[in-house]
Amino acid sequence: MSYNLSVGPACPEPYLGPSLAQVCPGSQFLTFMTILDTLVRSQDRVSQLCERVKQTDPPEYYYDFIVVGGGSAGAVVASRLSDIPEWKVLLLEAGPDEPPGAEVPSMVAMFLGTDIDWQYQTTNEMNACLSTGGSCSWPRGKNLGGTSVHNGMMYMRGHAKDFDNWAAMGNTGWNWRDVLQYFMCSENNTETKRVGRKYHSTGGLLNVERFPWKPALADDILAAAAERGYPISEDLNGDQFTGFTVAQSTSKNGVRMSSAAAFLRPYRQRRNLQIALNATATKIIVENQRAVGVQYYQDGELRVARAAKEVIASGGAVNSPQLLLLSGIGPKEHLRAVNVTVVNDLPGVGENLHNHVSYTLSWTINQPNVYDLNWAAATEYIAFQKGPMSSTGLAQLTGILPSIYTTPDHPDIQVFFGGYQAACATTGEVGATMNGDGRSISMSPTNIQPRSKGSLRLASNNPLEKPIIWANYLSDPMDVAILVEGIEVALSLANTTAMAKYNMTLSNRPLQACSRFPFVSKDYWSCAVRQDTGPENHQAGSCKMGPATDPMAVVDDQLRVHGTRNLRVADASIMPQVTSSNTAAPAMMIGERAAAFIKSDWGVNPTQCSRPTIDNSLDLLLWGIKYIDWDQAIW
Ligand SMILES: Cc1cc2nc3c(=O)[nH]c(=O)nc-3n(C[C@H](O)[C@H](O)[C@H](O)COP(=O)(O)OP(=O)(O)OC[C@H]3O[C@@H](n4cnc5c(N)ncnc54)[C@H](O)[C@@H]3O)c2cc1C
Repeated sequence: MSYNLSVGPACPEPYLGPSLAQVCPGSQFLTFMTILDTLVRSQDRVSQLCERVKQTDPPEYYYDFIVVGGGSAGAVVASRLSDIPEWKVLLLEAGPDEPPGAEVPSMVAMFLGTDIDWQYQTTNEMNACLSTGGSCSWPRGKNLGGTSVHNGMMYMRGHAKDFDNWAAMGNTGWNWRDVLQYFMCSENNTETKRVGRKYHSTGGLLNVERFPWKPALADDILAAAAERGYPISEDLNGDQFTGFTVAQSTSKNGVRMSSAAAFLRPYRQRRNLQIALNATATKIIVENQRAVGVQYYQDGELRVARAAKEVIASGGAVNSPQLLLLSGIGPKEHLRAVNVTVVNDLPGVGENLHNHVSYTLSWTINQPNVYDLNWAAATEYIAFQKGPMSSTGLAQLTGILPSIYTTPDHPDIQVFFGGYQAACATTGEVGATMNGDGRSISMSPTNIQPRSKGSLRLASNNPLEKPIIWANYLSDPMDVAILVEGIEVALSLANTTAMAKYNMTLSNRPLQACSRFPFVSKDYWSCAVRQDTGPENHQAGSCKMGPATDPMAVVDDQLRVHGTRNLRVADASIMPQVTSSNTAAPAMMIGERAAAFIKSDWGVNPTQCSRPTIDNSLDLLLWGIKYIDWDQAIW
């Protein structure tokens, strides 16, 4: 094992900001976090500065395909289309490449609120987010890799019934059996001995593993769940979807693996894959009901690129409908109201917008309130990519279970956990304390089968203005009832023999706005969830997939936009109903599917689920080493 703490980037790089010092709140973090950021940048196994893609600036004018958005889904689409050497692909990404600090798992979500977050807010919530004026935050990644650069890396696919339901809505080819092969196509699961091969595979571009470290308290929480009668599972993506687990993650040897790292970096040498950063698509150009190019804003000017074959919108559940609307594709009354010329009256664009919704309970426990990040943790991570920085702390735990409002075989509650995150520290001194209070941990029960649906509209025809987002959270009373059940589950976990040694004390204080109800009663929680709503980050549905007979469908089951040729949408927005767990792996699966549909439509055998294309002799050698399964001696 090598021990490399040398300072100084291995490869020349432009500054990839923000730094770790900038993402911790307040100047007291400056010195230690600045040194840490320098060390992270200097360790190529973490920062991967030598493997980064090179951007094309300025892009050319003619391409075969233009993919808008290099996020979870878009990076997959661009990667897979560029498998075909004769196809010239442009990937337009509104943000820059990902900062090295974001590759550190413990820094999860720390870069939200900076320039690489779209920083969306919902508005006009009448039934939720009331303590923040009817508005909740919707962070979204604005960088290559999209939200996969900021997410908790939890590798969850959703329940088989989620996909079977999509198929039952008229989407042929999207049932669980159909989509499973595309999940497996992406996957290089390094734990097939633990999770088996029935639902998992090796040899794909996306590494799936478990973080090398977890806090000891994680095992006590699993014991608490077992005490309450919930199954403890090795794999909630297998035969058993219900239960509690330490989830697998999209990371490699303790380093985050974003969609850009997985799907774009291996092909940085491809000349037919051009990537434009800081390039915001402002309009899809449609001529004679056919998408022919994209107008985009880059380096202070409006530019145009033409697509001889197709345009694929992969901007995510907020930006893809926004881009369609800006292009004149959407409900005609709304488009006219904001002075956008109607090119395709498609009423479903921006409708059916929905998201999981949660409520966070916090406790203090009788453990010292020390910074989890210190010099020992930093040294271990920079040298070996192990220890507290190689994980998300308690956030790697999750549980999925059914409320009384669903059938046991289609659970509607997911519990997320928080605490023990080695993110910010002032001195790096081992044992330095934050304050005299006890350490804090949290549980966030989440309704993963929301019924409430909102919508998205343009605020104006200015493409750089944020759209108006209305989540319409908790408008369906059943969404509140499910959430309250989840809260009771979380409270019951705290009240177990397994957790008794921590002397857990609930930190949530009675809310004035809910004082008419006894604290900790069901009625109280029904009120509290509307006040302190947890907005969650699994937005979906705003360019819904469905047959042409459904007037609110935006794309068909091959992800083609109804009524506009040569235009597809591929990201979380196409989900007719959000999957019932985290959404990054499903978004990547959608990207895989989109590329396969496109290849098939243009007369190419969609070979992406066989082994990746070998670009040169070095790749050939690496391919040979990588795809021998040494454990089982199977190629
Ligand atoms: C804090 C947080 C934690 C999460 N944790 C998890 C987790 O642990 N596991 C999990 O599975 N999911 C998690 N998620 C959710 C998951 O990451 C997202 O659902 C998923 O990444 C969405 O993928 P997407 O392709 O639809 O959009 P994105 O990944 O958001 O990609 C959209 C991309 O398009 C770009 N773009 C948008 N508009 C334009 C434009 N006009 N021009 C050019 N580019 C544009 C954006 O900048 C972005 O790069 C989390 C999300 C957040 C915010």
